[in-house]
Amino acid sequence: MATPDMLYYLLFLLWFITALLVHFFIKTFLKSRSQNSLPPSPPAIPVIGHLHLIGSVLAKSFQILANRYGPLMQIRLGASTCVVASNAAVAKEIFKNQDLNFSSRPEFGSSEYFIYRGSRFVTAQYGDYWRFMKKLCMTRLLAVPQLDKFTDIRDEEKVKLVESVMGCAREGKLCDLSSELTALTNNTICRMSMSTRCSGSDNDADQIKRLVKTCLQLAGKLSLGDILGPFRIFDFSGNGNKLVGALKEYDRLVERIITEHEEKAKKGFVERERKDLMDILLEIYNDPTAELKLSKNDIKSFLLVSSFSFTLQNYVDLPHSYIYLFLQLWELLTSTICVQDIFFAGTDTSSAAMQWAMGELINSPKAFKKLRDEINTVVGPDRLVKESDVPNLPYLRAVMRETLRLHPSAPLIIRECAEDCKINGSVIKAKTRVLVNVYAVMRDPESWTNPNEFMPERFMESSEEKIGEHQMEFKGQNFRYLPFGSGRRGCPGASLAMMMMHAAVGALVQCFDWEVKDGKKVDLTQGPGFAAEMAHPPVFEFLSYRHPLLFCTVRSIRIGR
Ligand code: HEM
Repeated sequence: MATPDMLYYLLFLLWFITALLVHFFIKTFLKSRSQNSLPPSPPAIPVIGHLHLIGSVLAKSFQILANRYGPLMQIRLGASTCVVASNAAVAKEIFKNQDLNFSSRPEFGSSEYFIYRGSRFVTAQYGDYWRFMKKLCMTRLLAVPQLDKFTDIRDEEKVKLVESVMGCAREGKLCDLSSELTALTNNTICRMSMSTRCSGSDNDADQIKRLVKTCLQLAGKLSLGDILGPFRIFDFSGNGNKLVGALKEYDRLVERIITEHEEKAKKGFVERERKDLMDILLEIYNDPTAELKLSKNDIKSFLLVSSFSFTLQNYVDLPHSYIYLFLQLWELLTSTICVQDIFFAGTDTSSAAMQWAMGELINSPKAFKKLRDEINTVVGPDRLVKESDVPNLPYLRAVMRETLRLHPSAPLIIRECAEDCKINGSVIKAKTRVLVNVYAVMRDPESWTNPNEFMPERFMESSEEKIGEHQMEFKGQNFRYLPFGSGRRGCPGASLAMMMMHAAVGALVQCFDWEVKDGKKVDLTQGPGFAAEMAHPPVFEFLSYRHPLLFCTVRSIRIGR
């Protein structure tokens, strides 16, 4: 027979078990409720997450998944997750309504080898340093009055581009348009920032360019090590040390260029009207009343960022294989290397856009002829198109806008959420990485008629679509058109990029006839990864050569390298 004591213990046990079960059920219920409010996500496979659903072009793969899972979805690779936004309404929520909350970019884990740690503008957290640098960009370094002082540099580099293409004709050499356009943007930005060219002479900038490329290749190889997790600290391959070595060499070189600039300034040789970006940055470095004390590392890092841009293809020495794609996706989700600094800014962005513009124009003879006719009418046959002609060339402007819509140079814009918030009915947790897929936004059939077709006319005032270029300026306030991002972190180099691109594409259309062998088309397949490069940039040969300056016929003989 049970004693009162036993009964008491039995009752206590019963109460304890019931309390445990109730606690467990409430927790599970609450967890499932909060899980339910996370953004929808495709079914994942253990360990790899969603890797099996991703094709070679990341932005396109995310676009296809978004068609199924909605404009805000969660993607996972291993233990890392990110949220992908894919339409104008969600982009507006991130870039405008909750701009402050999304004004940082993720921190970069394996940057222990980056000697300018803490001096990176493009990836800086939203705060005093970033605000100061951004203000500097917008009011001085990349402001239109400063850019206007260097119109002659951009003009000279455009003439050199035309001469170089013409040189290929004279010497019967093949013309690799992609290299020509990269040289144009590298040289232009290098001269504007440090008064030195990157190619065509054996000066420092050529060496800097080589060093930056080496650094990026080593950083790419290091990301392989990141997959080893904590074991990467052993740096088995020695790439970490090699990277530090290359960065130190870059540092010595730029230090010398800085010293030369300082000596010139001391002797009073710097013309007031001809200060390059380095002169301006040094002036602020020496200014005791400046809002924020700039360090020399800030200057070196900023110039590294804005002078050179290499996409992943350039720095990772790996074939376009699944491993390569895996690495890219890994980097995207874990941000293990400092590629975003360089990826977003600088030169390759503009040169890629010009290549796409030429590819689209060559494949669309009607658009090409319309642009040539416009230039002939406004500029005439005796001189090259120049920047001051651009306000009178609406079709040229429409061509570049349409090119950036179809082929944004930065198709996935990376931000980070500062505090828990709600978007599109879903909870986004603090520190979540958010990718705005502007490739998908700018090809959304809800926003654009025939979204995959190259139709520059849609940007003309007379267009039936009634878009009008005035509604599509580059401040990112029209959330279906975001080639330069939007909000506080929007691209500060948009004006410079447009100045370079309009004049160069205009000159290439004005001076040369381009055609593809056997009446074929330029292959407009997009390259793998999250870069926006062509998979097979065309190389051209010359058919005929008539005029010393204007009019050559150029034909693509090789589609791809
Ligand atoms: C076709 C050419 C270009 C395109 C399509 C482009 C696009 C972009 C995009 C999408 C972003 C991210 C914006 C965001 O988060 O909302 C960005 C950021 C940036 N771009 Fe550009 N860009 C181009 C050219 C340039 C040039 C020529 C420079 C300067 C020399 C430049 C400097 C920067 C910098 C410094 C940032 C980082 C801004 C920040 O984090 O606050 N870009 N760019």
